[in-house]
Amino acid sequence: MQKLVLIRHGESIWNKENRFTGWTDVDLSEEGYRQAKKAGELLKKHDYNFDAGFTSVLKRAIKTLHCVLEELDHLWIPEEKSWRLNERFYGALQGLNKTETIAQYGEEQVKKWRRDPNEHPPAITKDDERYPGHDLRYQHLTARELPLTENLSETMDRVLPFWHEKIMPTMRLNQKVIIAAHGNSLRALVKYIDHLSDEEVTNLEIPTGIPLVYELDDQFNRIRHYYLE
Ligand SMILES: O=C(O)[C@H](O)COP(=O)(O)O
Repeated sequence: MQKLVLIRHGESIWNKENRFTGWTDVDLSEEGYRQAKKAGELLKKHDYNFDAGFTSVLKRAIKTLHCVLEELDHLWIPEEKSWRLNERFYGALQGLNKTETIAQYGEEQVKKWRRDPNEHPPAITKDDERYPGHDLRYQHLTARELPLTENLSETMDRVLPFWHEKIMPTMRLNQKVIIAAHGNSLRALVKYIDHLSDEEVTNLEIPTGIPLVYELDDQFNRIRHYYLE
């Protein structure tokens, strides 16, 4: 049996302001730092330690990982950052207030944009300043990989190669892994690990800053999962 720990970054400044964030590189709020530190304390209390960390290229997830590792005195472990673990790219919704968006487009439409795995939020165009092609950190991506909008199924399509090519091989070496990522990149991963249907994943919400432990068998099938208390 192997344990895998997933953690959604602590509350970000835009979570607090209730704005769609996606690939916008927003920092943790004070509460977010507090949540991340608390997650580290909790893992320490339960005697967790890790051999490898994986995270996105967005500071709210990176800093969450670092706060956790700091508490464990584990800042030295190898960590790999990948755009594949980024939050879902929320297209033209990025930056908008969620309540105002509901007032403008209606609750049903916004719920679809947020939770229907096959619904695309409105796309940006390549001349939009939010286009990731303008950002140095994404310069190695192909035009096809650079999103203009993304639904959960597409997020899953870019998360899973990283799971199969980087995370699983690390766990196969019996290394203990922690993944610090985002609400929707983790929903994509959980959908895959737990074999959730589209309908089931619609109702899945992952809270910020609470370690989610997966116990996996030798084939990486889920035995059970739980939030650490
Ligand atoms: O990108 C965002 O706005 C959030 O991190 C996730 O938002 P959601 O819960 O609206 O999908």
